[in-house]
Amino acid sequence: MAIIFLAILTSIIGVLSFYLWTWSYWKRRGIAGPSGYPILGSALEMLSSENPPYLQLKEWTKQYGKVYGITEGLSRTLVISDPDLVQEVFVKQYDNFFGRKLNPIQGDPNKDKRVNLFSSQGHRWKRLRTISSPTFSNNSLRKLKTTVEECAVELLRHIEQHTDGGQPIDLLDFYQEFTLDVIGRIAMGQTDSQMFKNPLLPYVRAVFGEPRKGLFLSGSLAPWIGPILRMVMFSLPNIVKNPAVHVIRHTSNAVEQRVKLRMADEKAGIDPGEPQDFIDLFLDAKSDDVELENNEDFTKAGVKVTRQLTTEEIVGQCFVFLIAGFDTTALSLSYSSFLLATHPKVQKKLQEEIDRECADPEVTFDQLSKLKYMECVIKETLRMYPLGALANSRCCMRATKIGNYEIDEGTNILCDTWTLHSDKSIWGEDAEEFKPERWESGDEHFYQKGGYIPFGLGPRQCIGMRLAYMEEKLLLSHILRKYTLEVCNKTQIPLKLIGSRTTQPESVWLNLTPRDDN
Ligand code: HEM
Repeated sequence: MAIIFLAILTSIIGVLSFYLWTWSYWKRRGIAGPSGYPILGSALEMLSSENPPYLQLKEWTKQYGKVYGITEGLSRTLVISDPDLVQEVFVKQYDNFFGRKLNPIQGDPNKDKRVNLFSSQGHRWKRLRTISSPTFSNNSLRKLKTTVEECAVELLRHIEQHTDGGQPIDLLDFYQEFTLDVIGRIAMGQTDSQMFKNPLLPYVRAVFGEPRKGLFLSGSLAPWIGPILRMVMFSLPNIVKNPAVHVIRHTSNAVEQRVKLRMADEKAGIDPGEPQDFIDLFLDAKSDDVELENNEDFTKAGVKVTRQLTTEEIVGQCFVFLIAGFDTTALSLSYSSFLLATHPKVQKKLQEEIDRECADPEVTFDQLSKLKYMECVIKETLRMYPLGALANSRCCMRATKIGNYEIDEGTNILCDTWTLHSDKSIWGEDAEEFKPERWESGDEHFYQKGGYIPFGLGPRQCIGMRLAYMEEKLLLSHILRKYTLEVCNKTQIPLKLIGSRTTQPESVWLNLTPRDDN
């Protein structure tokens, strides 16, 4: 009996020591940082929606400087906001940092059958990126423009209805309806508009809402149970409810239906036509289109590299495009609208540009590239509100050194993008001000490389960046031709920011006053 008791006690002490050893990792290395709670480290702070983690990182940077360490359970992360180090990790030493900071609950990037572009790494990432890239090429976007514009016109119809009689509206809600409609139609085979009646909307919203703390904490504290929890969530969706699982199942149904439809057409001898959406594009992606480099740096033992996408992988890609495309672009539009309403002179200058360049009812693809000031407004908005900051992370895949810091394999690097984007040594004394003009000279070298990263940097930079720009330019030009955005008594000034994965304004209530000069 005493021996059993002793064995249990020794095991408990062993496990506790292991956790405490990890918790003290940065202290032992002489790197400052918030220690948080024993064992948990800063895991709770990084999961708070009310006190968003990116703002917390900014506070810690003020306290500990441009390089500091945090732990979250067994995960250890170096937080950086020095442009040279950012450049080093994201570009120069990409071969040593080709993974992302992931919670095990998000799946194993080397084994998960449904691995997506965002969480994959090494050869798997390279293959997915190569297959997905043509989807976002100029040619492809030119074709998608018509659908995006149809969605913009449809949203205008709803705006007109809801603002009738001078009612203010929460533009965040409207932009979410817009971006979900766009991505549903270009990625998922949705044939007509689902605005204000889309049953998927509450689920995709919930993916970015209050984080499931228990789930993420379990992943940080006991990485090995991540795959088990995922299996339970997917096998018992009605008992263990999770919005992401619901969205994945929805995506899976859409892909399976398309596969069946195409097989039925093949049997009937019908030739495949133009790809309808991303599902078709991925189903059509053939091995010959994909050139794989035999790059040892990306090789992971035990990873089988097949060249054609499996149905599971197509589900993974469509899911990530749906999720990433929905939230980020709606937020960026919301912040731009808020900044325009609070800076009437900027708005007026933008309206003049739109009136000049886009006089006809339809805005053409080529006209979009003439909206130079609009580009400055969007860039400046994303400087002030880098809403996707937490995606700017990497995982060290091979021990190395960045600057004066030795980095162990398995250590995560996370950019404090909010600090970087308001650093006076990069942007000047007016860093806190909204000044689209700072981008007007076209000479963007006034900021250091690695100093502006709303879409990340290097080979893993956001693949949807140009689609996002196109959506925003099209919608804003349609809205601002017709309306002037004005603050109302419901507008939060300053905006209250929430969210744990992306930075969201709680609401963006504005008046849309019809322009009498048009
Ligand atoms: C304003 C809108 C957007 C912002 C601010 C944004 C931001 C970001 C950021 C910061 C990253 C990380 C980049 C890195 O690690 O270097 C990223 C990656 C990614 N984004 Fe976006 N994004 C936006 C729109 C979109 C859209 C519209 C899509 C797709 C439809 C998309 C899909 C992705 C994907 C798949 C990745 C992972 C890329 C990879 O690892 O290869 N994003 N995004």
